[in-house]
Amino acid sequence: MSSATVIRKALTIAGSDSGGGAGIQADLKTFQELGVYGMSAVTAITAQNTLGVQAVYPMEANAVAEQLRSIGDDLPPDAVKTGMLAHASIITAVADQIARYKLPQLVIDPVMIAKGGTSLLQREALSALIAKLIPLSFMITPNIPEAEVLTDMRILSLNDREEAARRLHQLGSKNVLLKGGHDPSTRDLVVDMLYDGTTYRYWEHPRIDTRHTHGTGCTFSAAITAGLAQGMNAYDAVDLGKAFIHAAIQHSLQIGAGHGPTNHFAYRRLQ
Ligand SMILES: Nc1ncnc2c1ncn2[C@@H]1O[C@H](COP(=O)(O)OP(=O)(O)OP(=O)(O)O)[C@@H](O)[C@H]1O
Ligand SMILES: Cc1ncc(CO)c(N)n1
Repeated sequence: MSSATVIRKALTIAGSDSGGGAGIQADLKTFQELGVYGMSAVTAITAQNTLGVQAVYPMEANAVAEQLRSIGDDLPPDAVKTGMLAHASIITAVADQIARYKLPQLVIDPVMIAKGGTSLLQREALSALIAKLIPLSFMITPNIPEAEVLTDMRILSLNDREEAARRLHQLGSKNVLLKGGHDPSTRDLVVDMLYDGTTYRYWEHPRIDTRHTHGTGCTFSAAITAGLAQGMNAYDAVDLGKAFIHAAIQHSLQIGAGHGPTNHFAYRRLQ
C-alpha cells in the first residue's frame, strides 16, 4: 500500500539553460531544495555555459500555451514564476493562460539581458510585458537596470529606488522587489527593497566578493515563489529567498571556467 504525501506545487515559465545554473534548471533545483514540487513550461532553449550564451532558440507561442494548458487542466500550481520570455507573442500566450486558469501568486522576474550581454527579451516585447503580464502579478523582481527600463528613469540613489518602486506598483504589481546586486553606490553591501504599496522594507547583506553569480536572479525569484507556494506572505517569502540566495552565492561550486553557477545545495545543507 502506498502512502500519499501532500505537497505544494510551483510552476516556472522560463528558458532552458543548458549549463544548469540559470533559467528552468535553476528554478527546478530551487523548488526541489525547498520542498516544493516543480513544474515547467519552456519558453526558449539556450545553448549556454559559464562563458556566455552561444545560441538562443525561442519556442513558438503556441508550444508555450500548450504546456500551460496541460498544467492548468491537471496540475494547478500554488505559485508561478516567469523568467526569460523572449518574445511579445510568448508574453501574450502566457498572460492569456494565466488569466484563463486563474493561476495564483505570479512572480515576474523581468529577465532582459544575460550577464555577457545577450538579449533574452526583444525590445518590442516590453509593452506586452507592461500591458498584459505585470497587471496579473503578485510580485515583480527587477534588478536595477531592468527597473530603469520598465520605469524609464535613472536609479542612482535609494530615493530613486523608492520612486521606481512606486511607478512599478502603479503598473499593477502588488509587490515590487527591487534587487541591489547591480547598485554601484552600495559597494560593500547588497541592499534589496520590497514595496507593497504602503511600506518600504530593506534587506542589507554584505556583498560577497565572487564572480560565480550566474543565475542569482533566477534562483532568488524561484526561492520566493517556493515560499509563496507554501503559503508565506510576501515579506516571509523574500526573507526565505534572501537566505537561500545568500548561502548559494557564499558557497560557490567552482564549476566551469567563467561565471560559475550558485550552489543550490547550500541552503538546505546548512540547516
Ligand atoms: N555579490 C553578491 N553578494 C551577495 N548577494 C548578492 C550578490 N550579488 C547579488 N546578490 C543578491 O542576489 C540576488 C539577485 O540579485 P541581482 O541584482 O544580482 O539579480 P539579477 O541581476 O537579476 O541576477 P542575474 O544576473 O542572474 O539576472 C539579490 O538578492 C542580490 O542582493
Ligand atoms: C535561460 C536563462 N534565463 C535567465 C538568465 C538570466 O540569468 C539566463 N542567463 N538564461
